[in-house]
Amino acid sequence: MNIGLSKYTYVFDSLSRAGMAYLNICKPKVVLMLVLTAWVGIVLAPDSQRSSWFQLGSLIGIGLVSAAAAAINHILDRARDKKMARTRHRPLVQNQLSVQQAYIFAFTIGIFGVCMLLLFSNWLCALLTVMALFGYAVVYTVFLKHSTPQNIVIGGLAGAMPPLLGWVSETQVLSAEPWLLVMIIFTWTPPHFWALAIARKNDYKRANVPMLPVTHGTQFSKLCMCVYAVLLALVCILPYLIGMSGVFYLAVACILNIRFLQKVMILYFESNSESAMQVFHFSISYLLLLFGSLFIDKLVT
Ligand code: HEM
Ligand SMILES: CC(C)=CCC/C(C)=C/CC/C(C)=C/COP(=O)(O)OP(=O)(O)O
Repeated sequence: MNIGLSKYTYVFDSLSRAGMAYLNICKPKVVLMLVLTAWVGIVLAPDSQRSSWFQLGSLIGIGLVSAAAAAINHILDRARDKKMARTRHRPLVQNQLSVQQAYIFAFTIGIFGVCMLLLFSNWLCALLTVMALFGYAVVYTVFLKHSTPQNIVIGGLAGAMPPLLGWVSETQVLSAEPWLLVMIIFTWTPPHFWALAIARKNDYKRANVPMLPVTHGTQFSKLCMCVYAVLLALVCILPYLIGMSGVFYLAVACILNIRFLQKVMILYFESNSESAMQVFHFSISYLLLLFGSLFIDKLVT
């Protein structure tokens, strides 16, 4: 009886460990945020006849392709991930999954995601989403990450695409307005990432990854973060100026940007890595609240 019970416990434990490993290679929290920004793209797009089911199908499609991109990043980066304290517990480094299992998983969810986009969105949305996958999983991970400290600036375009993907899934048109939302995430990415890279500089140095704080020093990276935070504050005003969003959005954006500028400036004059991590964590709340405010603004106006 006891042997039977422990066999079931063992099977259940193994299955849940494998399930967690598959989930973790998808970078679920990042993907959730990407899907949220795509949803804002859908909500802000001009009125269409599409039902909520089609919108949900499109969001699941974008989420699955993003998760596939994240899984491919885990596969291709596994040797480097082994050298860094932050990443050495990852499923492929710990042999919780084989490379073959991870590839099969990534391709299955990726192809399923594209099919959902073709079914619930349109071919242009599917094409742009595949381009974003390629931009992150191949161009950034394989080429840019080792070769230039501007890696995350250029590669950041892929992660900034979801609002445009959401908009195009509604309209089938590449109009100018959603590019403003892309520009917001694009200018947000450098301070988001360099804050973490400053705190984990030795990790990146050990793994030989030429992140800006490693190649150009901490103080210069902090200065660059300040420059991007100013640019970000300016870009955030644009949706209001072109009439895409209203006063509610503008007020929230101003408060968030003043706070972000304050934090990066404090970081500039401070030297402990704790404040760098605080900026990193704040950057995530910032994006969540900013896109949340775009969403609410559209609903109330
Ligand atoms: C090239 C662009 C980007 C780079 C290099 C980057 C880098 C990173 C890194 C290294 C982490 C830490 C992950 C960890 O703790 O293991 C992180 C966390 C995070 N990033 Fe980014 N990121 C980028 C773009 C984005 C975008 C576009 C979004 C969302 C729209 C995003 C949302 C998040 C979130 C929500 C987390 C927290 C994840 C967690 O707590 O597990 N990132 N990012
Ligand atoms: C289809 C689509 C929208 C694709 C975008 C996919 C995606 C998951 C973008 C997020 C960017 C990100 C988390 C970069 C960190 O990579 P890293 O390798 O520098 O970080 P790591 O060291 O934590 O792995």
